[in-house]
Amino acid sequence: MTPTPHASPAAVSRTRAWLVVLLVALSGYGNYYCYDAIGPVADLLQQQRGFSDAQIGLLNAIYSLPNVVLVLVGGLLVDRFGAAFMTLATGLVCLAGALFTAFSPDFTGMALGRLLFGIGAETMGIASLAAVADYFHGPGRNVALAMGVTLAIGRIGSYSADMSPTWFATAYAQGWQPPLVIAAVMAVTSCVAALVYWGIDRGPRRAGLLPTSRTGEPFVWRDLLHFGRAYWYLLVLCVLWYAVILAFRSTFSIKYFQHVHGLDLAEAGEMNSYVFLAAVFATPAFGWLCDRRGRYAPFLMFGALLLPVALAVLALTPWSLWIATALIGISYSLVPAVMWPLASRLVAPQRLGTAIGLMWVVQNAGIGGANVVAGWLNDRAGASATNPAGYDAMMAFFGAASVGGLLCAVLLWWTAGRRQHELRG
Ligand SMILES: NCCCC[C@H](N)C(=O)NCC(=O)O
Repeated sequence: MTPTPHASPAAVSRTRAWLVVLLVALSGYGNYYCYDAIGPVADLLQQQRGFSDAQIGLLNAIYSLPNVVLVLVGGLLVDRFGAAFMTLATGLVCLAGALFTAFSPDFTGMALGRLLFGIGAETMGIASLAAVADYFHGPGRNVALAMGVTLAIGRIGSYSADMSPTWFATAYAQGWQPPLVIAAVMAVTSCVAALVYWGIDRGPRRAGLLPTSRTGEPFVWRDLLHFGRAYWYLLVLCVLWYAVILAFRSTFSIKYFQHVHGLDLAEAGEMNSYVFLAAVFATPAFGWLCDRRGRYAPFLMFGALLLPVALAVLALTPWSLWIATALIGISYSLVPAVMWPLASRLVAPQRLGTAIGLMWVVQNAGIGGANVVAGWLNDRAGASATNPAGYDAMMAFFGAASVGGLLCAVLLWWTAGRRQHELRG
């Protein structure tokens, strides 16, 4: 994703650049809201439509499964057609998916809606990063802060979805459908923000101040051989950590809090939401801290450690849910804040696109797989409010995967993350 040589975003005013960040982040808000809209209605879908846990898991798994291939295609399309056009195009695909999900009469239609939504949403994620890079590349443009802010506003979308049972109690009282219609309205907001961004991007782009096309390194399989061992540890950590955090926090945790810890829907959603709320502030703050200290791997290791500890606290102790929520909140803020800057330090700049594309491909396979496996384990054990022990197998599965992630973080630190390595550049 190399900009054309004459492009100079420094000539674009900071106000316009931050306006673009705000608009791209607003698109991300709707995107993350829709992604997280299934968890709060999971129990209602079971009660009112008779969905099994495997079906609930599939509604989120099917978001990830096409992206095992398509996220690479999406990256190429962003390079070919530009970030602004692709943010708008993928926003419309997401909206179509959200409408299908909300209005389909049966499970198959809903699943198709989630499939469509996933196809748009992950490519929108790449377009957002590319948009920020367009306006903030170059010295003194605070690209990391701008990306942190974009991610943080996306987290507010996740927080809002979890808070929706409290904020939109009347909609929830009417059943599973009105909350999903609200999610579709959020997708409309995404499209409006994307449209405004596309409009204000045209001036500077036509004036040659921004990349008109990206020369983009083609995906060459041979490139993968050049990635060092540390990159592969980071990739496996990315897969395992995101698989656990997203399959648990975005699909099953609300139901788990209801059935195992006796919370009602609003309380469970609220408890889950604090993880996302913490991340809104802590993700940019942790990124700033790591940059300032020039250390990444030790922070990553600490973030990866907190996830299995939190799951053990949840599954094995009668301690307050606040403790596990705080631990997951720190992990959810720290790991993404460090992972992406660290990736950029582990691979050559001209291979970063390939490196992150590959991470997202395998990550999507992991997230999809984890949703399917967790749902299957719950169904097999008959997990429910009357059989809370039925969730034990799911928690053991998530615990084992998160310990695997921690192991990779330790190996990463051992391979390339100690002070003498990290202080090099
Ligand atoms: N919208 C939830 C899924 C995001 C997956 C995406 N590939 C990713 O890793 N985004 C970065 C993040 O931390 O959200």
